[in-house]
Amino acid sequence: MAEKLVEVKHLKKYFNAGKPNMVKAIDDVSFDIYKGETLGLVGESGCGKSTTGRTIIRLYNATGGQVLYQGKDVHRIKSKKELKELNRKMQMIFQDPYASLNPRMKVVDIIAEGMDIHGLVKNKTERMEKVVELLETVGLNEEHANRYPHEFSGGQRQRIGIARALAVNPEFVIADEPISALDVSIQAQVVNLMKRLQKEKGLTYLFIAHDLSMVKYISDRIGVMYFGKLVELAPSDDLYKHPLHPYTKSLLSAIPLPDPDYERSRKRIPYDPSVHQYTDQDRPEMREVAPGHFVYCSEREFEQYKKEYENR
Ligand SMILES: Nc1ncnc2c1ncn2[C@@H]1O[C@H](COP(=O)(O)OP(=O)(O)OP(=O)(O)O)[C@@H](O)[C@H]1O
Repeated sequence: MAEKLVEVKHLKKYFNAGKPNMVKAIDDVSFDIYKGETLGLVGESGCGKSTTGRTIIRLYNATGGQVLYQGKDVHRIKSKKELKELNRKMQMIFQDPYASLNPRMKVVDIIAEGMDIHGLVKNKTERMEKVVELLETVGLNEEHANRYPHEFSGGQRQRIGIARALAVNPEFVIADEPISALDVSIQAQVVNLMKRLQKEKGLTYLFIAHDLSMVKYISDRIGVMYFGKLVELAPSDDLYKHPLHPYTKSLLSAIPLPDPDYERSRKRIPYDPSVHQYTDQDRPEMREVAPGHFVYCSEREFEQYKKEYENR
């Protein structure tokens, strides 16, 4: 069994807790991320994906539950030194590389900022050497070091964002919709770059996306979120071939297909959340329908899903 790098246990994040406008952005979510894998996290806008990423990395405090990183409770670390080290090990890549890169800083300084903070370079020469190496790793070159973010295309800017994350030798990278703002032709390039870097550097990814079209190329397993809940979690292939939760089926039916004729004739399956109004007796929870394939369901639904899976 692969080693667990991240364990998310009954995590809750409520915004405006106790107020009338309270939002349960994460409502009792549990999952593990194994060392070296890519876990995809999908769901429509507002379902709590970004909040999950940000709470794992402690950009947000949790309302309840735990996040363990290599067995350590992330939200209970008190020592500044330990926290700084954790901030090095866990890096984030953002959706909009333009908004996340300081427009007044040169690329060299953007990339080297983390190395400076963590004391990873001895002098200016080594700093520049490392930056150039990183630029080359992500498919850019030395000439780009002294330019500003606005001089780059969206895809190039995302490469800079990736170089910045890699600069501090992280173990775990949370990529929050890293390709959503890019042209489709560029999306595949960035995904391929991320896959190559994962192999070379033994990285573990949490890859957040709002639809299921691109995540399948990078994810080993995929979790589907709906309104603050994780509703299905399965190996990618199994999720695409045999989705069980009605919301997952609906999301899959929304992926655009390359064949225009087929695309026109295909119907989007609507999702009706009212069929999942549970009472306490239903004891809804993540239940393992097939090895590694979990669905959020009641005991009664569990039996139905098992039958559906057996007859697949
Ligand atoms: N800082 C905040 N204060 C109050 N509510 C928030 C805050 N951040 C997020 N929310 C709310 O929490 C819920 C989940 O938001 P979140 O951004 O995690 O969803 P998401 O699935 O990542 O969506 P998107 O793809 O649009 O970023 C939404 O209802 C959102 O309005």
